[in-house]
Amino acid sequence: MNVNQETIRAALRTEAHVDPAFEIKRRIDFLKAYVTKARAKGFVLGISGGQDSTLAGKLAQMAVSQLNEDTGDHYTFHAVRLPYGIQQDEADAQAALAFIQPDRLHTVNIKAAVDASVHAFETATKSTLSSFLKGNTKARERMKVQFDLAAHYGCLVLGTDHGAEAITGFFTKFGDGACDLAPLYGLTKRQGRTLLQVLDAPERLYTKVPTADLEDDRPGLPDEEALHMTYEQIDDYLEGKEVPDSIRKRIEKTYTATEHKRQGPVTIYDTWWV
Ligand SMILES: Nc1ncnc2c1ncn2[C@@H]1O[C@H](COP(=O)(O)OP(=O)(O)OC[C@H]2O[C@@H]([n+]3cccc(C(=O)O)c3)[C@H](O)[C@@H]2O)[C@@H](O)[C@H]1O
Ligand SMILES: Nc1ncnc2c1ncn2[C@@H]1O[C@H](COP(=O)(O)OP(=O)(O)OP(=O)(O)O)[C@@H](O)[C@H]1O
Ligand SMILES: [Mg+2]
Repeated sequence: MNVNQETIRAALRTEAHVDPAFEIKRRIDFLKAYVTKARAKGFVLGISGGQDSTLAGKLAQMAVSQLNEDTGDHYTFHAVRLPYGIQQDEADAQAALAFIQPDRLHTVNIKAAVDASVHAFETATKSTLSSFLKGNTKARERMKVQFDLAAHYGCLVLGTDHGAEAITGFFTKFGDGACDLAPLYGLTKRQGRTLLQVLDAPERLYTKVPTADLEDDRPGLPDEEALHMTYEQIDDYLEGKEVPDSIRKRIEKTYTATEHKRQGPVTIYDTWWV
């Protein structure tokens, strides 16, 4: 794959500057138009206590509230807490819920399901599933619960993919990467932060250190440590600014290596990988 800053930015639809009020409105309007057209009854999204799900959850709740006011119908936003056992930053998740004020809240502890899955794997293979790979199992279990809820309530699953995650492929394939609609697509991490500021979110939720928090032996591992680059650097690249050459190379190498995660399953008709 031959890529550069221009082609990647065009593919991921990132902009140098965004108007927060415009972005909030157009993303809410998108959610309202799509749920109506799909004849679905609302949305489902896991709320972790992190920046991205706080923003996507707020937009989803605003969309269904506006639709209900406009139409007199009963669209519903289902927020889902999906801890693995006890979550160390549970207080942040509760703060996010207090900010979003979701119509419905479900809590599904994924620990029993994940542990059973890992146990079955280890019994079958007579080997240990690494803490890293178990992390991906947690993300896929969360995906499964959200799709169960969506099917049960006739709703659509939201995802939190945005420019800075898409460019690094920093999501679990068919885990948190799997969703029906991705309302944050095209935003950089700092643009998402600005949207939350404009929406009057608690400051803690957009200033806290982003973490996937998936690995048992590295709890709360900052994304920036896992990625070996900072969101400031990734956002600068996505917004068309200059970044150090070593970072540009790392970003483009990571982007190329993760292209399979931004594509559908590869078929005989695909040529992007050649
Ligand atoms: N060239 C290729 N063409 C087609 N498919 C290819 C492939 N190379 C690997 N694959 C497939 O992809 C799989 C690897 O992808 P995947 O399973 O996603 O695993 P992988 O990319 O190795 O790991 C996921 C990464 O995303 C991070 N993450 C996950 C979830 C949430 C967040 C967050 O920020 O909250 C971050 C996580 O910390 C980790 O660094 C392989 O096992 C294989 O099945
Ligand atoms: N413990 C959890 N409970 C509910 N949902 C979760 C949990 N962990 C992850 N998720 C879901 O997986 C998504 C991906 O996680 P990710 O860490 O990228 O986003 P975030 O936690 O919302 O924000 P940040 O990237 O700033 O930490 C979340 O947006 C959320 O929808
Ligand atoms: Mg997180």
